Amino acid sequence: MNKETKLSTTLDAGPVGAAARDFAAVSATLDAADPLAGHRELFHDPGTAQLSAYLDGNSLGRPLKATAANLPRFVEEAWGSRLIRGWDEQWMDEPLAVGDRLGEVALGAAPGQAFIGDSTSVLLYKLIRAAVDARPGRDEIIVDRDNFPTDRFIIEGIAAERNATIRWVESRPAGGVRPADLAELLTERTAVVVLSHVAYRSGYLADAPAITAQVHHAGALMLWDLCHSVGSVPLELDAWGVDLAVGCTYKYLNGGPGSPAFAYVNAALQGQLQQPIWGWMGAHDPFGMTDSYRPADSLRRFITGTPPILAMQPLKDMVELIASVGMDAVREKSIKLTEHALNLADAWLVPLGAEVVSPRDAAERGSHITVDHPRFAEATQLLWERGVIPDFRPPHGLRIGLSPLSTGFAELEHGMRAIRDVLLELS
Ligand SMILES: Cc1ncc(COP(=O)(O)O)c(C=O)c1O
Ligand SMILES: Nc1c(O)cccc1C(=O)C[C@H](N)C(=O)O
Repeated sequence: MNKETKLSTTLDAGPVGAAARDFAAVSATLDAADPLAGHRELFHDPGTAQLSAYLDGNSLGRPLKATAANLPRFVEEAWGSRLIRGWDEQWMDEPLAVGDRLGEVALGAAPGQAFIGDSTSVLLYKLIRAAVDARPGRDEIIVDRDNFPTDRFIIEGIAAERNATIRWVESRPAGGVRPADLAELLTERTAVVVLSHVAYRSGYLADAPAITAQVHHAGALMLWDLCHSVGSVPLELDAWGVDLAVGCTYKYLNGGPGSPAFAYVNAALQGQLQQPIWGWMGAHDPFGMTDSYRPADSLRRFITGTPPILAMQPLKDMVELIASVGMDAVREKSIKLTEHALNLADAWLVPLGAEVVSPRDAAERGSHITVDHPRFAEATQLLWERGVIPDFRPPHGLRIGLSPLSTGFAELEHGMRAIRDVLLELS
């Protein structure tokens, strides 16, 4: 009997085997009761030989079948037939029109405040620099040490450029930033606070309305990174009084690798902010070929060069799918998926020495959970070879991302069982 067979025989006979049978029934019940289960069929399926559990929709979402059909159509019709006329007919307005639709469906934003732009990193640069410059006399930027590297690096660069000081929110064991963490750091010197709404590592969901109000009370501006929340957690940017936000579209908006990010600039602020990368497409009269730069009066001033029209097509399909379902239903399923993942982790991974480092309270959790174990770097490689795809974040974190419209409960269970089996093989 080889090592693997011996392990599964032992597991099937023992208490873990009984739990596995119970979980199979639970997963089947959850799938049967899931009102969104049918939507999984709408995504391209590469077959089980390639993929048996996709647990990384929070890094790169799966393509919709509609996108596989619509992209070639775009090449033939919009691009291939209309050619340069496309700019006048549609594309000049496309970044703003798609932003408006995204705002309505997923951001809680009235028209004229969201647009599709550059990468997340570049949009963070533009908006954080603009925010620092809009608060003269205030020379501090607050960000947390657990924020995604690009957010921290962009802020380091801006601080060096503008002679500003970074005030760091220190890490908590379970991640995330609470209002109490900001109380001492916010002063009359704070220009802007930059936080992720859902933390990329722990999945902690911050209290955006409370923190935004707290930051405003100190006279500073608030920028939320929405990369891990847009399309998985309902957002109400207008109602929360958010100043600025940036988010990527390749995770829960299924825009494809490197699809452009979006930004939100509250209407009340637009006239006061000047972004630092001056290009012709953000100018007052792009086709006037003027001598010098004057920013557009509207949101368009935050655009720099030719908008990535081709790359923003796929996300439109996902925004429409979300519109047909509603963000509340998406969130409801997301919570059920993360709860199932936590139960499976407690039953199968914690007894093997793993530790759950994501919030237990659904109200404080986004759409992924993270489990730590010293062998997870090696385990990830083996899992990927078997078509089970979570991702690994150093030093020891296995992230289990649950994209509500494309992930099923039995699929999740299959993936968690594979994680357990690989850990057992490695031990
Ligand atoms: C919170 C957060 N911010 C930013 C990024 C990425 O920025 P960019 O799209 O520029 O690579 C990611 C993921 O890649 C992220 O998780
Ligand atoms: N943006 C990514 C990429 O270009 C390559 C691989 C992964 C990514 C990611 O999205 C990483 C992700 N934002 C994270 O939370 O770790």
